[in-house]
Amino acid sequence: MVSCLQVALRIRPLSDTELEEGATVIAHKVGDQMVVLMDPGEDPEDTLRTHRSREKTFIFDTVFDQHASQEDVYRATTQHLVEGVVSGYNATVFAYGPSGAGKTYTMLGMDAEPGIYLQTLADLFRAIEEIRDSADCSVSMSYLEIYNEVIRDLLNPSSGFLDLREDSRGSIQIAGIMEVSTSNAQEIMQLLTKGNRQRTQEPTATNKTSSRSHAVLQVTVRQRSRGPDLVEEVRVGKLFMVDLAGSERASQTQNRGKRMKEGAHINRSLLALGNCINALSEKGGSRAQYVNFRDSKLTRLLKDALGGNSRTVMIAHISPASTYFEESRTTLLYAYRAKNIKTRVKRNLLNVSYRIAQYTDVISDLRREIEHLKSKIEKQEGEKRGKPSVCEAQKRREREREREREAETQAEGEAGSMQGIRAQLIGAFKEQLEMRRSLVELENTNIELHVDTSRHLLTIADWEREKTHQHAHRERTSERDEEPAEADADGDEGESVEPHEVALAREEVNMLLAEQRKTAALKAGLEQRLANAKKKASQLEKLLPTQVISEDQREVLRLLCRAHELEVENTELQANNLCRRNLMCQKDFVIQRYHQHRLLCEQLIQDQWQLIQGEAAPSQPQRDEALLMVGDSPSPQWPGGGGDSSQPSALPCPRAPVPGYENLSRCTGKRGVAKHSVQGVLVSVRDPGTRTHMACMAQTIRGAVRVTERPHMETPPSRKSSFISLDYLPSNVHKKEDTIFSTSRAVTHACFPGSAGGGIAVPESLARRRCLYSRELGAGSLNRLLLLHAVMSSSLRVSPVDCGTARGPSGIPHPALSQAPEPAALGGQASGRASRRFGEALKVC
Ligand SMILES: Nc1ncnc2c1ncn2[C@@H]1O[C@H](COP(=O)(O)OP(=O)(O)OP(=O)(O)O)[C@@H](O)[C@H]1O
Repeated sequence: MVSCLQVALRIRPLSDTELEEGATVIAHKVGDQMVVLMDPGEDPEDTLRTHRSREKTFIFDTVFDQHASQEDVYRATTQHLVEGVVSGYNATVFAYGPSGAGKTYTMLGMDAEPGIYLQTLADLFRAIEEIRDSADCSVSMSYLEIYNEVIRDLLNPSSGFLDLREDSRGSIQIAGIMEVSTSNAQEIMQLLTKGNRQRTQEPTATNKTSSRSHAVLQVTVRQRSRGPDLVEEVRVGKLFMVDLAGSERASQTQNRGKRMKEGAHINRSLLALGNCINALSEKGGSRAQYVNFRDSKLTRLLKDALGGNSRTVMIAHISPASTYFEESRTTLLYAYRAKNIKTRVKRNLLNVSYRIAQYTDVISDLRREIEHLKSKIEKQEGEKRGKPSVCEAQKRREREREREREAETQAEGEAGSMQGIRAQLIGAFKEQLEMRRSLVELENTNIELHVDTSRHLLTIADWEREKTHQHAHRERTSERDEEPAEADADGDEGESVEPHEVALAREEVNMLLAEQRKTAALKAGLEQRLANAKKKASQLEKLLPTQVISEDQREVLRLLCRAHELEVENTELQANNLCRRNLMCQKDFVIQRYHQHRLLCEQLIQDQWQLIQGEAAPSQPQRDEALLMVGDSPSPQWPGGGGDSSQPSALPCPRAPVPGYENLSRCTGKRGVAKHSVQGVLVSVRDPGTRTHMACMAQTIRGAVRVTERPHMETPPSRKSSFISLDYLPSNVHKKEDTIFSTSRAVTHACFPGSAGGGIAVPESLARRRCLYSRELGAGSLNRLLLLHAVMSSSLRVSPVDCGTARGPSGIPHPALSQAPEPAALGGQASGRASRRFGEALKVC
């Protein structure tokens, strides 16, 4: 079931201090859901309020003002969660706001006015009482604080710092926390008040008893149904109630020293919480974001509450005072953002009969194993003895009894050492188990570090793409406006400044890489220790058979070993499971990254086109259209074309349709006629099926191609001598390679006319590759694209050489190419820029 995060706002009454300071009320509740925050800096004379620029209106699910009682707040925000928790759903309520805004008051309250904690628990016990006949329920609770990124048990402060762990089902557990089972709300209130006294509280500039930590009260309800059949259902509902530390920014307080450090930690966790809220609120939008819960203990603990399986309520708190304007504004924005979060809630149901069946399987496996071992031992002993006679049997029994007596006396002496070995063995297994767990944690961290790195690389890739886009746009604009290109070419004038977040992302990537190296080193060390521990355990195991004195003890030890082995296997399975889940998450990222790269590459290809052509590249349909139009008349749309006779052109075209040339336009539409009739090139296209011929003009590349005599060619007799016909060979004709070569080179050359007096000589091989790869673009073949970029960039770089040494089919230097201006003069700067960009793109990739 998809559920939205419910966001309520509570405005507390003005405090005495605020009144003394002469603060005015600037936060007003309007109706049940709206709050208006006035700007205290506004001109009081401006009665018409024409400058209301900073007055803000926010809508929430519920808004409470100073008149709302504790019960009102509880009823509207939390009461509806109780039933769900009893039925096995998770729920979370958290109080958010700056220091002194009333969070603890709402959550814990006073003896006379108990807050949400107590009211919720009282309702929970009531609900459980109602279903007592049909189900067995138990309630347990724990209360902890997160202070400076360290977890402490508030009900058992002597337990030291606690660790967060993820269980096999992916839910977060706090190792070693004290769980109190009780069904008495009053008792709970006493525990909480006592626990709250253990909470780190200090006076700050804004609150005399400011809580400097995040306090989390976790209540777990386990319900076992008593159905008519033997299949038992266990529902486990968890309720988190969180009183967050003050959300004010360190810069907004006058806190220094220790308070500053605390502030940094609080800010870190609240920032992480804010990041999660941002990412989650954008989820399902146009771009699904990665949500990093690992940034702080708080977000790890609230992972389910925010992003997963929980109904969640956020109660934002503000002061109505004018002196709190900035804090209130940021709190309202934060809370407003959280409204978009959606969570998927599912019931936590365990089918006990299934679990029992699983355990039974394991137990019978173990029993089978024991039987097998026993029979093996008996068999071996039987074989050793052979078949004894009655007398021998008598003697043997006596010997055995004697041996047993000896063994017993020996046993007493050896019992100590035996116990020692056993203890060592158990210790070795435990050690192994711990190490395996740590390895799993490390692997988990490692994968998440990779995911984080991917996230930052995405930010960088985004920016690179944006930059490429901006470059292309600038070049187009400058070429259109015929501005001198120096500014762009030699410097990075106009180069977009890298945004702060991209610089941060680069820093983060470096940090994360260092962290990855550190984790890898730790892992290697741990693996080494694990190998040593395994060796030690196997040596101890070898010692055992010589030391054991009775079969029973041997069995017990074997069983113990087997149980530990099974536990180890179980841990390995959990680890694999965890890795698989993390990999799935990472794969999502990789896909996103490839998508980004593909966009970047496409952008680069387009950019290359524009650089090569010297103008905005027409899209494929436009290009085809342009090619077809060539047959009609020289098109002014085609760059370098003869629209304006005063413009020097590498490939001059007829200014007006040549008599007889009009026919070509009709030909172009016919079946089997190729679209290579580019402007300025006289191409004769012979379609083997129709024997239709088509021609267009190519004066400047005369000599570059073979002139073929076509007596039946429909070319105007008067201009015949200046026309060259090029055979276009359909794909099924493989001979006449000379003709293909010259045709394609000429066509290629003509296809890419430069903007000033000549074309960039694009090697035909490049043109062919480009066609090949652009066909594959649709398939998103990234590797090929990268290869293409490398090819294109290197081709552009070598083009001057190519140009000078380009030879026609006869080995004679290609006149058109050798006459064409040096690409360095035409497109050198452009290709230089292109190469730079390829460099950048490849760096990113
Ligand atoms: N709705 C309210 N009605 C009456 N008094 C309130 C209300 N909200 C808060 N107060 C009072 O305001 C003061 C500060 O409240 P509280 O300690 O709950 O703030 P907080 O947000 O938890 O601060 P911090 O983050 O510093 O712990 C307390 O004296 C409290 O009694």
